[in-house]
Amino acid sequence: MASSSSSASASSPDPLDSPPSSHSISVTIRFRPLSEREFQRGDEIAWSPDGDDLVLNHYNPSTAYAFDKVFGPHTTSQQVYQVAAKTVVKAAMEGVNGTVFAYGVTSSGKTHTMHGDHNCPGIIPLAIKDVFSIIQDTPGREFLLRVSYLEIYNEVINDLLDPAGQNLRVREDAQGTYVEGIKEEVVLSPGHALSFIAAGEEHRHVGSNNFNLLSSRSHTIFTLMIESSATDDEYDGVIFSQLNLIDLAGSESSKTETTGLRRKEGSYINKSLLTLGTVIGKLSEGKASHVPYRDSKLTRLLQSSLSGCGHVSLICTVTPASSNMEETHNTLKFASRAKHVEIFASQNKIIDEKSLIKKYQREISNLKQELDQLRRGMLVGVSHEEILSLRQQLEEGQVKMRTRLEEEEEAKAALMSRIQRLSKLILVSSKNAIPGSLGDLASHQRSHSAGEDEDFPTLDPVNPSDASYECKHKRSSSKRSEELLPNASIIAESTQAGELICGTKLPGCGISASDHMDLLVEQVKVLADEVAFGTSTMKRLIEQSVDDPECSKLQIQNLEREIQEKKRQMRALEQRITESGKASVANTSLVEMQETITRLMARCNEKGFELEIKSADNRILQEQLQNKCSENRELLEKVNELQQQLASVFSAKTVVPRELDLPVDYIEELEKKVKIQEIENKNLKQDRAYLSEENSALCVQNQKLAQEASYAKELASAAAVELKNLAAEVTNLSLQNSKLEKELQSTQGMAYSKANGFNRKFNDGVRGGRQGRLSGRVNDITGIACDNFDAWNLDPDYLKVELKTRKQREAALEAALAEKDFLEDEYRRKVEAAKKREEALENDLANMWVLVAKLKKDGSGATELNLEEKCNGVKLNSNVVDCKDFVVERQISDVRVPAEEPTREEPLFARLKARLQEMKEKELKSMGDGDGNSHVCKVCFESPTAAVLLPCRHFCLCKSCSLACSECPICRTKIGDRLFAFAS
Ligand SMILES: Nc1ncnc2c1ncn2[C@@H]1O[C@H](COP(=O)(O)OP(=O)(O)OP(=O)(O)O)[C@@H](O)[C@H]1O
Repeated sequence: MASSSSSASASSPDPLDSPPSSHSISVTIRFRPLSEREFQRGDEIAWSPDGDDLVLNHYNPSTAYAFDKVFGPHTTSQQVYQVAAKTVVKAAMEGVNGTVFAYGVTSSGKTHTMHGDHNCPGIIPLAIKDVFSIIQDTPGREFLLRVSYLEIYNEVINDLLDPAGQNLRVREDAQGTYVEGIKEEVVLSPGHALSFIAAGEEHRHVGSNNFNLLSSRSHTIFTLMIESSATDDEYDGVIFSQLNLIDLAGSESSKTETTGLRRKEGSYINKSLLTLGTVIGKLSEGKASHVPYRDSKLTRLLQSSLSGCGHVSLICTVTPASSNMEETHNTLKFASRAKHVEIFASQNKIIDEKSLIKKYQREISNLKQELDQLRRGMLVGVSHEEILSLRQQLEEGQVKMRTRLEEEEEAKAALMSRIQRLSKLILVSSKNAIPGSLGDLASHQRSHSAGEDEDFPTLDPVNPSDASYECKHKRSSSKRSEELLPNASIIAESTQAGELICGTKLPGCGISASDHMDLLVEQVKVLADEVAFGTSTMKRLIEQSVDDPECSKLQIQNLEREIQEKKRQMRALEQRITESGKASVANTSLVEMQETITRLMARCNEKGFELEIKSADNRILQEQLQNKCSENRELLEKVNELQQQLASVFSAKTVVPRELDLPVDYIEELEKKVKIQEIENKNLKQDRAYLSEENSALCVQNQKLAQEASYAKELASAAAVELKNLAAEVTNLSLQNSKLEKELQSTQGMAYSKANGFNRKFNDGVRGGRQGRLSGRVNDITGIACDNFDAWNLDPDYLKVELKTRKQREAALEAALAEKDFLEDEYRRKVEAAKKREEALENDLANMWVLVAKLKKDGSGATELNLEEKCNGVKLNSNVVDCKDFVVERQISDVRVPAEEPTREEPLFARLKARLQEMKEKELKSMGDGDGNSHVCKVCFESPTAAVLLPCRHFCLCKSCSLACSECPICRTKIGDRLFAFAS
């Protein structure tokens, strides 16, 4: 069976008491046969049912899906209805909301399943028929049915029952979502409901695509609103439920060839179905996550059904064709997901004030009371006094009385028709009707329900009046004609005139002869009006007879009979008027009599004239009808003829190719052309393959170039850093050098002055002989030779020793000087070498920029290096942290481009790459943990996209950690705010 849920609810004897039960959506699959198109294309069977509930893939037998039921290509819609929809409909009649919808790709058979055709009615007509059968089989309850029909076209909601209802809005209240301003029509019979669907289908958007000539371009939702309450005294409240019958538009794949408007429609359809898939997917997960109902109008309107209470039956339509294998697979996957959605079924109840059925019932009883009062007032107590006063007033003028009578008649007729209209809206089982009358009544109804499907059950509207069975009978019979012809009810109501004829009291029963005469005249008037109306209705029926000649003919005949009857009654009344006139002659004065006769004659003439006109009209209408009928016959003959022609043309077409006797040359030429075309096709295919290979090679090359460009970029940054360091080293060296030079100069100066001082002293000493001792101390800066001038005694030994020591000191100083010179030379060499290295690096850098620019120009666009920017000479990666102090002073314009051969770019690039690699390795080594994870940030242990070069020259932090750390995690050097960066 369809689903456990469905059977559960079906078996539940009294849903009123059953608590909401959780169950999954009923999911069934319906295969359609291979279409003519698929057959001719040589499609094979890719998917097929396997047993009752499995779908199997023929190409891959391990791929199979299980569902509640799988229908083969030869299953009828009636069988599908029995399994997939009947229980939902039954539950809806018991107050549980229900939704049945067909899902599938375009041309898979959704509309065939939901609507069907005359020979094979689909789920919607079958459900409607079932609803009325259920009402018939439920004697203890009365029902009020309303329908609405809408479409969602390009995400716009249109009312299919009301062309003015376009672009309607979805609203939400405590009971769920609803469409604001949608037209709801009360329905009285299956034919009545189907007539609304037929009218709605006229407005639905349909178009053709390469799969389906009549493809639905919109989702349609046909909703049946069911109100019911018990008819017996034990009133248990009103139950309200909704039955949604949905025909979705089909999803379209890339194979569906559409352009312009069709494509736009297709994209809206696909989008909403995708949202439906997402919603189903979310619901099937069973988690309390956000479900995007609001993403499309379809899911928004289905929100109550999918998320709340009620039965849901999903019928997925699929094609077995191999050309649609993937689309069918997608549908099966969707269906499989939907199977996991859990829903709850509980019965709805509404409070009395909101119930339309109760409102109608209250109104009927009020009107009944009013009518009773009016009747009593008209015919008994009040009327007697009024008639007396009228009699007095008659002398002043009969017009007033007639007007009053007319008003009262009108009021009564209006009340009667209103009661009838309202009663007709409430349906009860005809099994409630008076025993013995049912058969007659039903047969009578059937015989009068022109155009009605004989299979559909017929129901009694509630009979509000206490009128006789005949009255009831007449109203019932008129009801049917009203279903198709709303105005026809008025004709049926004309039987009220008949009632008046029966109910009119004769003179001598308290009413005067003239009153009686007036009443008779009024009745003639009413009958004349009815005849006029009948004639106009007949006119319209004749117009309609073009579409449905058989059915209209029957109605016209009935109507003609009724008109004749009315005329007969009119004649009878006129006869009675004449007789009454004669009878009253004795009692009236001659003048009065003459007046009355004149008046009556005038009226008779009027009526006669009217009658003549009507019968002339009638004759014309009959002629027109005959003309239309003969036209219709001719058209039918023409259609048959055309069909025959078409069949013969079609059969001829299939024979022609074999019988074609084309010239041999022509055939050869054609064959040649075909061969050439084939060769061309082959060549084109080869070219295409070659081009695609080339394309992929180019892509690879492009990728490589992009990688190289990024390497080059890295290299540029590394070289810039290196350059900076070298520059700093050179500056240090030059500083040291200048310091040393200064030191040397001062040492040399000192040694020179010392030597001069010593010579001077020595000469003075010799000149002074032994004359005295040098008492004063020479305050010399060196202090070497001025320790004690006592040593300058003219002791030759002392002098010799002194001289020797001085010489030794001098030699030591000279050695030191030589050493300084040597050191100086060494530093100079180093400076030279550094300068050379710097130069070489500059050259490398310049070449590299050229190379980078060239790479960018060549093509990939992958590098983000922008030479135009020239910001600080080097474009820094955006991941670089705090690089405000990192200034590479060289501008691109300053870069000297060495006039190297272009062929040298390759080795140069290789060299640079090698150096970059070397540097990276060096850096990794310098991190020193040796665990092979040195590129991982030492703080967060995640691979950084850009490592940060710290002042200590360690790459060990990622961007975010470098901002948070104050020291290098490897060597503990303070980071400060001078960070260098290097894109890893
Ligand atoms: N089960 C079936 N048996 C026989 N014919 C079928 C069946 N299902 C579909 N077809 C035929 O296939 C054709 C396409 O069906 P239908 O129009 O119902 O498809 P659809 O899914 O509603 O397409 P779209 O989404 O484009 O409106 C129709 O001619 C219909 O008669």
